[in-house]
Amino acid sequence: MLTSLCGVGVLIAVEGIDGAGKRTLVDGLTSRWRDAGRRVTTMAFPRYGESVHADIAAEALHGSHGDLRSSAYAMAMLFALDRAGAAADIRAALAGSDVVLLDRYVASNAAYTAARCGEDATGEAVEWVAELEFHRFALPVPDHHLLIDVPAEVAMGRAAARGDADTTRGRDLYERDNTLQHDVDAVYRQLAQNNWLSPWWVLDANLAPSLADDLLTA
Ligand SMILES: Nc1ncnc2c1ncn2[C@@H]1O[C@H](COP(=O)(O)OP(=O)(O)O)[C@@H](O)[C@H]1O
Ligand SMILES: Cc1cn([C@H]2C[C@H](O)[C@@H](COP(=O)(O)OP(=O)(O)O)O2)c(=O)[nH]c1=O
Repeated sequence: MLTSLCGVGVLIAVEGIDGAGKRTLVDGLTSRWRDAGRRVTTMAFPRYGESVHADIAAEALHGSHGDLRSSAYAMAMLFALDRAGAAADIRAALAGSDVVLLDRYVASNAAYTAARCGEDATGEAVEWVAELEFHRFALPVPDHHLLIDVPAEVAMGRAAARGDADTTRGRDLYERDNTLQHDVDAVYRQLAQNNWLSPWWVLDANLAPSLADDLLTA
């Protein structure tokens, strides 16, 4: 069962490229599991408005801060520092919940940094992210990863439509880069195939009720 014997909740990271449907899946799982009586806590990364590192990363991806965005490792460091600042909150959430659902987590940094560096899931960037975030920053390793299986074209179309419909969510540099999105998608699929750090589930964002139940009993 998802509730562990020692009373610490299960940590689940939802991953996928921009527009894949992560927030939609997190919302669907949360309401389903809460209806089933589970205590569910959700968190989303980057923590815009809460973390100066997350805000600077977003500003850089929208054209500010000179050439900061041109460094894949500098951008990844900002996202990692955002998470490092949330480590205590994640641990507290785990202590008080059956499930902690994260909308993006360390695997986002692994996939985007590797893709930006032209590497695959076995390259130096993925290793560096794991060492930095799980060892140096001592962030908890997820018990499960959920990867949303959606064609990159579909996800990119949704991200574009969202940007057009909502001027406060104009697409950033990563969302406008179709090649990057394809490369990130490929790295994510390798991470899933290799069960990077924990079991990975590859799911449709149209959450099948049976799958949510399977996850609950996994
Ligand atoms: N399965 C789906 N079918 C159609 N549209 C979807 C689906 N999942 C998400 N969307 C829509 O696509 C957009 C991106 O979804 P969202 O969950 O915000 O993605 P992400 O968090 O991965 O960027 C939103 O406008 C959402 O309503
Ligand atoms: C959390 C995180 C995001 N990213 C990237 C993925 C996205 O392209 C971008 C912004 O995150 P995203 O979750 O897509 O935010 P938004 O609400 O602005 O769409 O940052 C990383 O490269 N590393 C990370 O650790």
